[in-house]
Parts: sequence; structure tokens; C-alpha cells
Amino acid sequence: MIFHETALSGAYVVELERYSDERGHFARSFCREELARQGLPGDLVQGNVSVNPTRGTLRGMHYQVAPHEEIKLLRCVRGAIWDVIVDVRQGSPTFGRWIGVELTPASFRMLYAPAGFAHGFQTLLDDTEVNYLVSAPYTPAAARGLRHDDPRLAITWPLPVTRISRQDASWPLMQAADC
Ligand SMILES: Cc1cn([C@H]2C[C@H](O)[C@@H](COP(=O)(O)OP(=O)(O)O[C@H]3O[C@@H](C)C(=O)[C@@H](O)[C@H]3O)O2)c(=O)[nH]c1=O
Repeated sequence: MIFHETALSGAYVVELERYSDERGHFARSFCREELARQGLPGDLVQGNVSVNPTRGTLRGMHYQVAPHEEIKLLRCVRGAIWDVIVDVRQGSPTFGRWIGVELTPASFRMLYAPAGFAHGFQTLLDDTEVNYLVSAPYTPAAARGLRHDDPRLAITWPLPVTRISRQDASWPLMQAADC
């Protein structure tokens, strides 16, 4: 795993380190020791699978409040996504700023989102699957969201939104949110 810093401290684009031979490739998608060497906590306790039949599907922007904040390590295993995280850490110099990364299976890249970030993605192709590990159990009472189209965030989404849950369409704007 090769860690590339991003404009938001603590968030990394993680390149999978490939070992290639005539059979194909091998790479570690998670290694607690390598995370520790990078100074990152690696206690990821739940693995999630997100299957999205339709291009343009949007999920997000989600986070859990203290003490249930989650680290997320995300990988697109089929199709393609535009993956976005927003810094919602109180007092952070980059509070409210976002970054986006295109993830595809062939790019061999993942996104490491530290605690205190809202996360969401849009699928760029039909039949897209995202697998990700999280550091805290799902806690509905602590779950919060921000609107993907909040003008203050001004997130750029590549496609018109074709599918979105009722909940995701009705999250509060950041100004009114619990973050
Ligand atoms: C997230 C989650 C959902 N569920 C259930 C609740 C619900 O019935 C169903 C679908 O939940 P949601 O609509 O919240 O699924 P989804 O919108 O895919 O939620 C996910 O979105 C992305 C962007 C994230 O960052 C994740 O952390 C997670 O919040 O699955 C669990 O049982 N465990 C979980 O960890």
C-alpha cells in the first residue's frame, strides 16, 4: 500500500502495490501493519458491499457523530465511481472542504477517509460495486448526512443524479447540520 497525501490532512489516496506475474496481479487491500507504519489507526471492524445497477446513482454524504465516527477505506471493485469526502472536523483549517477521486478496479487505488469526514459517491458506469471497511459499527442513532448539492460545499458531480434515496435527498444543508 502506497500512501499519497491529499489536500485534506489525514486523508490519503492509497495505491495498491501490485506483484505481477503471468497469472495476473496480487496486492494487499488492507494491512494493519502498513497503516500503523503510516501512523494511521487500522482497527477496521466492518466490511460493506455496495452494489449499484445504474450509472449516476448517488449515495451520501454520510458520517456518524462522536463517539461513533468512522474511518473508511474504500475500493471500487466493478465499474467506476467519483468518490468524495468532506472535512466536517470542528476546528479543522479545512472544515467544509472536499476532495474527489475517481476509483476504478483498474486504477488500483483506494481512498482512506479519516474520522470526521462525510463521505459519498456517484457511480460512473452501470453495475458498479464498491467495497469498503469501516472502523466503527453502524449506529443509526449517530448517523448524519449532508446534502450532496449543498451550494456551500459546491461539490462537482460528473453526471446528473439518476438514483438517490429519499433520505439522501433530504439531508440538511451544512449550515444547519450537526457537525
Ligand atoms: C450503512 C449500513 C446500512 N445498513 C442497512 C440500513 C438500511 O436498511 C440499508 C441501506 O442503508 P443506507 O441507505 O444507509 O445505505 P448507504 O446509503 O449505502 O450507506 C452508506 O453510504 C456510503 C456513502 C457510506 O459512506 C457508508 O458509510 C454508508 O453510510 O442497510 C446496515 O445494516 N449496516 C450498515 O452499516
